[in-house]
Amino acid sequence: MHPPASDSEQLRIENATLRRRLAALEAQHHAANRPDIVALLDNFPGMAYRCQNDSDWSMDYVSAGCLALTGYPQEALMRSRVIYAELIHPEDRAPVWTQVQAALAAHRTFEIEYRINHANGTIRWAWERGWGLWSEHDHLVTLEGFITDISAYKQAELALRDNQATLRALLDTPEDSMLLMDVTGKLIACNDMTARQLHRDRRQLVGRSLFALLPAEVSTNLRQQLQRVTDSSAPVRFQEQYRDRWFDHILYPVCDSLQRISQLALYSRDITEQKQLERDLEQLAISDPLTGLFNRRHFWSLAEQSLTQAARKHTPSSALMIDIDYFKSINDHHGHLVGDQVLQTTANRLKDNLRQSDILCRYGGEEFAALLPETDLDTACETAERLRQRVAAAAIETDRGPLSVTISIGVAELGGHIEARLSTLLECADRKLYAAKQGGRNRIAFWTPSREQLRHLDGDRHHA
Ligand SMILES: Nc1nc2c(ncn2[C@@H]2O[C@H](COP(=O)(O)OP(=O)(O)OP(=O)(O)O)[C@@H](O)[C@H]2O)c(=O)[nH]1
Repeated sequence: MHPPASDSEQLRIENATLRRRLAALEAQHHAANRPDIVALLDNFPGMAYRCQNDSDWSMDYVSAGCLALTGYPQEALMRSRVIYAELIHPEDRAPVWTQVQAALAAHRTFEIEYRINHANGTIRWAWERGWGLWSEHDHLVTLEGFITDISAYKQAELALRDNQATLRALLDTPEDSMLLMDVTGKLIACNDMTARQLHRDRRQLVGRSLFALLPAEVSTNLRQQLQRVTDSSAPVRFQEQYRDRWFDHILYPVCDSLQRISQLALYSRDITEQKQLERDLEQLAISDPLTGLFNRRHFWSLAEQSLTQAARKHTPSSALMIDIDYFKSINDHHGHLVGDQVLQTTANRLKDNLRQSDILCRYGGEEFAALLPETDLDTACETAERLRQRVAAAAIETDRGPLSVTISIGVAELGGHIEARLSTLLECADRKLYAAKQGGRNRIAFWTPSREQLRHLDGDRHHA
């Protein structure tokens, strides 16, 4: 705070200020009339001006640049043949007036942007910086300043804004999450979906470490993937399960002008529904639609793999061929729908009474096949007998009431020291199934074929 000045001191300060102002005005007056200053102003890219603070912005002086800026020559504006205020775009006239008056009231310079109508019919963007000149009695004498054509810059700015809006619209797709981070994992930008998935406001996320925001296991995986991208400089695609949801991610490197990876873009899509569909399709491709057991084709592929392993490990395997007795008469007496119910319940009872590692399928019609890995004949017969008893033990509930059902089973064993094709083993079991049927049904029949018998069945194509 300055101490209050005495009256004479106050007068001395005001005099000095007035003298300084007068000197400045004189200097400006001389300068404006000096040919070198005029040439300088005329070469200025844009228009230098001196005008009245009236509603026309009546021009006392404009430099030659007014032709390029407005399309009108100096004389037209200086003799008020063209009113500058009328060149200002109608929507911008009032804001221009208000801003200039506010600056003048505060005795400060003003900087304004507005549109002007060029003589050639186009609209130009102008940037103006001006100020007031004041008399010694503090009266506004005139306004002066510079006006520059910034149309090119403005168009670029508008195009950039449009681009940003388009990019934002693209980024804010409802399903996908997109984010940009630096190489340390710090978030630079992200879309709304990312914010929603991280349960945060988007603005709060910028600058934070993505690793700190993610659950530990997801974060660890992301770090590894980030390392892969920075090591290879190539995008990496990976899928990930988090809780009950599946995500498909693509992590892209973003390089700076020196081709160094400066940022990474992560694009993620929730593919839970797609995964479920894939799983359903896979299930459909490998299973029998009526019973839900494996279909014959898938059984074949699993059972062959199992036999190959058994041959390598010299462990025995057994096969069961299982057939519902008198099934035709169930169909004939009660209809196909009841027949189907019998098939479904029988399939469930078989499945429930086998081990997880046993491979069971609906082989066709009312026939089922099972391959029992690491199972010798005794165990296979015990298993078959258990299956037979469980099916026969309780009547099957159907739409036509409870039905008693029995099954016959053919059992064949392949000793650990013998190799044979799956078709040969199943053929052996099928022969025994036929024997069980012949023997009166609701029974099992078994066989451990010798090498010779297998070779014979195999058509001499395979040598154990
Ligand atoms: N309901 C129903 N019946 C089927 C299905 N597939 C095959 N069948 C029927 O199963 C019956 C099988 O009859 P058969 O081969 O004569 O055998 P069976 O009557 O069980 O006689 P045995 O096996 O000698 O005890 C046929 O009537 C087929 O139409 C199916 O998916 N649903």
